[in-house]
This record gives sequence, structure tokens and C-alpha cells, in this order.
Amino acid sequence: MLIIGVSGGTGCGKTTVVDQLVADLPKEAVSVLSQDFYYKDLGHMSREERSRVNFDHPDSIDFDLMLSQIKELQAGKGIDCPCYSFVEETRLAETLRIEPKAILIVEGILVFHPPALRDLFNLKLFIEADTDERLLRRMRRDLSERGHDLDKSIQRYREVVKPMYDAFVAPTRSCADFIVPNYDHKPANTRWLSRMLQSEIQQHGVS
Ligand SMILES: Nc1ncnc2c1ncn2[C@@H]1O[C@H](COP(=O)(O)OP(=O)(O)O)[C@@H](O)[C@H]1O
Ligand SMILES: Nc1ccn([C@@H]2O[C@H](COP(=O)(O)O)[C@@H](O)[C@H]2O)c(=O)n1
Repeated sequence: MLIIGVSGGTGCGKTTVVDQLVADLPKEAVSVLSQDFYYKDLGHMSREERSRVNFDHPDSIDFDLMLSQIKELQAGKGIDCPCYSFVEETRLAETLRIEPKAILIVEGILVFHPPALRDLFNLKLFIEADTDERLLRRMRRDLSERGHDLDKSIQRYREVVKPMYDAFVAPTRSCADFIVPNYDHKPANTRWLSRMLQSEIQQHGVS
């Protein structure tokens, strides 16, 4: 199994780039894991308490579970991974079945932070967009999809998102094999990677 890590700051376009790659590859050959699936279960907290959690700090993610599930996939076993609601800000009761395939893409702002996870990747991509553009994309998404209001979104960005990006995300840029630009209305070029992965699949099969 080839494991590809995709990281970069919030709003840089990780999901967009991963979707592009998945669309270019046979669906039986690729599965995707998002770091977001592994936000810790905060079901024991009130909505008010959850809204004060720092969701950009590595401690907010259950990296132990994430690592053990990736290792299960590597061992050829399917996993039931947790599902997360951004609106409820906690884990949902349902799980998502993911089967092992030839290529596993793992994406998230902090996936290059824990050395044990970083070292599992055969290829590391860091997606890059201007900071102001990332902020604008994020605000639009927070308001339209994640149930945040404007004040909450601005406050979180100032107090948590930006300082945590500087402390935990930006320093991992240098460990990436490739920096992939994804500027405003200039979609990232991922054709080179799709071609490389297609030839890998042809040589080694889909599972
Ligand atoms: N090159 C681009 N130009 C304009 N908007 C983009 C571009 N890439 C992504 N977006 C938009 O920005 C938002 C955040 O992108 P997304 O892929 O979800 O980022 P991430 O997963 O890194 O947080 C989405 O609404 C997406 O459609
Ligand atoms: N309840 C939550 C949990 C996380 N976030 C934000 O999501 C960002 C990471 O996801 P991306 O798709 O943007 O990479 C992270 O910056 C958290 O602040 C949230 O808003 N609410």
C-alpha cells in the first residue's frame, strides 16, 4: 500500500486536491482518511464547553486511534473509522467502513506533526495558498457549512487558528516532498501525480 500524506493550513485546498486525485484514479484503487474523522469524542461536554476547545492543537486529535487504524489498513484489514460533525463539534454515533486499497491518502492540517504518523508516508504533499486567501475561503466555509457565525469565526481565527498554524503546521512544510501551489482560481496541478499513481497501479495492481 502506498500512503500519501496531504497537509497545509486550513482552507489551502487539501480536500479539493484530494478530490481531484481521487477523480483521476480508479475508485477501487484509492481510499481517503481525513484527520477530521479523528477529532476526540467530546460527547461528555456541553455545546458551550465544546465551543471553547482548541481544535487546532495536536491534543484535539486522537492520533493513537488514527495510527492504529492506518496500520490495520496496511495489514490488509478494513476499518470502521469514526465520523465527526463540525456543527455538533463532536463524534457521531455512526462509523464509516474503509477497506484497504492500493493507495491510501491521509489529509489534515496536523498529519505531518506526529513523527510516528509522518514516517508512515511514502509521499508528502504540502498544499499552499496565500494566507489571506485561506482565511477568506475558511470564513465562507465556516458560515455556510460548519454552523459558525461571523464573530465566532473571526475570534477563533485570531486566538487559535493562526497561532496554532504558526506553531504546528508551518514548521512541517519543510518535511514535504512537494509543495503544491493552489492559488485563488488557479487550481493545483496534480496531473503529474495522477499519472505517476496510475502507472504504479498498472504495475502493482489495485490491491
Ligand atoms: N484554487 C482555488 N480557488 C478558489 N477556491 C478554492 C480553490 N481551492 C479550493 N477552494 C475553495 O476553498 C474552500 C476550502 O477548500 P478545501 O479544499 O476545503 O480546503 P482545506 O481542506 O485545506 O481546508 C472550498 O470552498 C474550496 O472550494
Ligand atoms: N469543531 C471544529 C473542529 C475543527 N474546526 C476547524 O477545522 C480546521 C481543520 O479543517 P480544514 O478542513 O480547514 O483543514 C481547523 O483549523 C479547526 O479550527 C472547526 O472549525 N470546528
